[in-house]
Formats: sequence, C-alpha cells, structure tokens
Amino acid sequence: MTDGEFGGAFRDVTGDPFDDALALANGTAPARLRSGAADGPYGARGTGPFAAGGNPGPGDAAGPHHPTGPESRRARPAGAPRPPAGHPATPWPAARETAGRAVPEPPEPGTAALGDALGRTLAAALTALTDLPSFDTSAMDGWAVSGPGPWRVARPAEEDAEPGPAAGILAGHATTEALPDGHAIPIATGARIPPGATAVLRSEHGEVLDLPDGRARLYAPRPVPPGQDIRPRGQECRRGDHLLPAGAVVTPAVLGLAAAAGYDELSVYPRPTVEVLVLGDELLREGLPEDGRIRDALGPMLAPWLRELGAEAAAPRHLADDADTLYEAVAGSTADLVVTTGGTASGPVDHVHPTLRRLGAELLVDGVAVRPGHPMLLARLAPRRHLVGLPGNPLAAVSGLLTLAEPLLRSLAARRPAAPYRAPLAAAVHGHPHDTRLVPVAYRDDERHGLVATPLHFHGPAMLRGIAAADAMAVIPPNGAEYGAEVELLELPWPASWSAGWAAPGAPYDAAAPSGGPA
Ligand SMILES: Nc1nc2c(c(=O)[nH]1)N[C@H]1C(S)=C(S)[C@@H](COP(=O)(O)OP(=O)(O)OC[C@H]3O[C@@H](n4cnc5c(N)ncnc54)[C@H](O)[C@@H]3O)O[C@H]1N2
Ligand code: MOO
Repeated sequence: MTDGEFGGAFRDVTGDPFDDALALANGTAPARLRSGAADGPYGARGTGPFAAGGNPGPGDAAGPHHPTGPESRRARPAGAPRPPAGHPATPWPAARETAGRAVPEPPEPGTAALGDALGRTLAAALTALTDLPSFDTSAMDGWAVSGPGPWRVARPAEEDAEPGPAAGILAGHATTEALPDGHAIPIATGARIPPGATAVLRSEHGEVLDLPDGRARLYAPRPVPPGQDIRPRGQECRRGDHLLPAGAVVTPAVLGLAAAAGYDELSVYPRPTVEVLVLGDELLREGLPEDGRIRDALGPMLAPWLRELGAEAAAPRHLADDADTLYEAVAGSTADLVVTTGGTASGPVDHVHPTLRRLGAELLVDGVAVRPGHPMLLARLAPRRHLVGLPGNPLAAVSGLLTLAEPLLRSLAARRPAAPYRAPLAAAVHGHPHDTRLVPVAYRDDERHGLVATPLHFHGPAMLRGIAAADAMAVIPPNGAEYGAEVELLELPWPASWSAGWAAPGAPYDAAAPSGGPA
C-alpha cells in the first residue's frame, strides 16, 4: 500500500478516533504521526496526498495506471523513464454506464428445464398454465360438511368409532360422489372438496358422538359459515393470468411458482460465460504465505461471486506472468467475458495492456476515477466479447467487479439494473479530492435515522477483512459524506443479514462513534 492510496481517503486526518482507527487498520499512521512522510525510505515523495503513486485525477499529467511509487512490485526500475502522460480516468458513474451499455442487445433466448433455470432472466412473461388451486381444496384436516350441522358422518363400514376424522378423502385422491345435505366426510388438507360440500370443519373444532343406532353424528360448537376453510379453485390465479413479467430473475421462489403453475421448462436468456485468469507468479494456491509469496485471494472469490451475478464461471486459470501465455489464453478464450486479475499497472510484468494492444482490442474504459481500483479496465475483444481487467489488490478487484463486471454481466444476462438503493451513513467518511470512493459498510439500526450504513474498518485496497463483514459498498462522492448523509449503496449479491452478527454494535468490526456531523 502507498501513502497515496490511503492519503486521498483521509487527507485531513485530525486525530478523530474513527479516522485514526481506520488509519491504523490500513497500516498508515495518522497525519500527525507522519510529518516526515514526504521523505520516506524511498526518498522525496512530494507533499500532496497523491504526490506519489496515487491517481492524480482528471487533468493531471500521470494516468491512473502508470505507477510511479517504488513500493509496487511492478514499479519502474529506478532511473527508468517516466511513463508518458496519461489520459484522465473515466468518472466512476460513466464507467458503470459504459459497462452496462457495452453489449447493445440482449442475447438470443432459449428454453431451460426448471432445474437449469435458476439465476437466469425470464425471456417471456410467466403466465399461469392452470388455475391455482386447480380445484376447490380443503385448507385443513377435518370434515367436509354440507349445509348446517349437526351432520351424519359417512364412515366406511369397517371404521371403528374413534372420535375425530377417520380415513376419508385424502390429498391426491378425488371423489366425484356428491355429499348430501346434512352429511360430513373426513377430509385431509389439500384434498379435493367433494361436490355438494359447503365448508370444512377443522378436526379440533368438531366432536363426533355415536348414536344408539350405531351411526355417528358430527357437532360443531358454533355455526360453520359457507366456504370456511375451502380454498376455491383459481383463488391464486386463473389459467392465463400474468404471474411475472419478462425480465424477472428466476429465483428459487420463481421456480416453485413456475412448477405450481404447470411449467416443466422456461423461456430464459442464457447465462453469460466468464473465464477468470489469475495472473501473478507470487501467488500460492494452498498453505501459508512464505518467502515473499502470498495466497491467491481472488481465484477462490471471483468465480462464486460471478456465479451469484448470474454468470457461468468455470474454475479460474492461474497463469504465469508471461506475455505470450496471457495472449494465448485471451485469444483462445470463447467466453463472453474474460476477467483478468493483476497486471493492470505498468510494471515490468504487467502484461494486460500490451496484450490488449496485440489483440487489437478496443479499450472502452482505461482507468476509473474510483478508490480503490483505479487501474481497472474494460476492453471489447469482439462485438459481444469483452475483457475486464481487475487490479491485483484484492479490494481493488472487488471494486472493479462491482464497477465494470457487474453492469456488463447484467446486460449480457438481460437483467434489469437494480433499483438504486440509498441509506444514511452512520459515520462521516472522508472523500478523495477527485475520485469516488467505495467503502464497505454494514447495515445497522440507528435511533435517529433508522437503517444506516456503518463504514467498516479494514478497507485498504489490499484488504478483504472489511468487505467480508459487509452488506454493501457505499459510494462516497469526491470530497466525502457527512454523518447522516444518504449515500448510494452497491449491495452484495448475498443476504444482508449474513453479516449482521459481525457488525453488531460493540463487535470488533464496529466503527467508532460517528464523526464530523451532528450527534
Ligand atoms: N507506482 C505505482 N504503483 C502502483 C500504483 C500506482 O499508481 N503507482 N497503483 C497501485 C494500485 S492502486 C493498484 S490497484 C495496483 C494494481 O496493480 P496490478 O493490477 O498490476 O496488480 P499486481 O501488481 O499484479 O498486484 C498488486 C498487488 O496485489 C497482489 N495480488 C495480485 N493478485 C492477487 C491475488 N490473486 N490474490 C491476492 N493478492 C493479489 C499482488 O501481490 C500485489 O501486492 O498497483 C499499485 N501500484
Ligand atoms: O488502490 Mo488500488 O486503486 O489498490 O486499486
């Protein structure tokens, strides 16, 4: 991590406990402790927060993916010529919009068996193929009764005189015999109501008394209104009723509804296919980090995350830091989207840009004014095939996933954009002078504001500890947001409540008291 990466976010650290905690969490001392930062071990770094290594922002000379700080493993060797002046980074909202529009039309729809439709988008409205329920149904175990009571209970001859409903009409068994007025027959929940029945009396509400003539009579403590505990045919829908519009995502509940409504297969859009290429010779796939090598955190994270976004993602491929290997992997891929991790900067083994040039790819987004993740990129390999280059720092990669891959996959899967969601911040968050910040937050109930987004610690570009406890990423506009300010939230594709325990007040991930705003 560089001071630039951190300093922009907390440019005027004032000794506030929240900022200090975050500074420590991110391995960067608060301003008052680092007065000598400009003369660090690698020499003069300038005094501005982005003087070294950071994205200088639109209009500044160095581009976002031209690292100049010496901490970078891939930084230019000392004395190497500075990279040429770069273009301004794409503003964050524009980058998302470009990614969302990269694919002009939805793909060709097809049909899928119910078992293979989960997570896909309906290409046609779901209309009921049957009435639901498809017959008048008993809502309770008890007796189907006809007219006012008491009722003669129809019992099979071999039945003993045990009180309560005996075998009668069971679910899945139909009777066409009409129930005469003044008669009752035991019936199970879900069984078809016999013709002539006017209501159902629950088993716990009726009493069967044996008469001297050997017959049984059913009594109810109070009158039974007609229709009681009968689910009439078509109560939920009539055949042909519109149940869901085209464009709805097939969730487990949609699968259940479709099956109930008579479907064996659905008209859906195909899942976009994604190939994940993990770059970096320093990455280990098992065991503990050693000898300067670290565990690959992105391979295990990205494929399942992409699947949650509706994509079909195979296990990631790990590639050596070698230009030809990367070229061959991208050129040979047939996936709708190739996602690379690492190698987006301009160090000696950062091969993503040169590979894209060699492939003749069109760079749609090359650097985004967002922290973390500013070196992310989006390129068109062919009219409907794209590459998203995620930066290697793990939280920066998440930022790229949410900024570029998510909107692109949404249009490839013909999913509708999520309705924008906003909530007030539970603590002030300092902003970058030019760039948007994405900060992991957890939802919490607040006496004053209701549901609030609490910024989490451990949100440095190389850290996953914050996002792993988060419900969403808060979009912090340039210059920051005050306590209570409503900010846009990028929700994560899993239930928010999963992190609730982690983010409970007083838990280790709890942010310090709100700062910078009215209490
Ligand atoms: N002089 C400068 N250096 C850097 C700048 C800069 O502006 N000037 N930008 C920094 C930023 S911001 C980022 S982000 C990274 C982007 O670098 P790359 O996309 O080329 O990524 P790498 O150099 O390959 O890796 C960066 C970092 O992340 C670690 N990494 C990579 N892959 C994984 C993985 N699968 N799992 C866990 N960690 C991973 C890698 O070891 C490096 O530590 O550049 C900065 N440098
Ligand atoms: O801060 Mo970098 O932007 O880690 O992506």
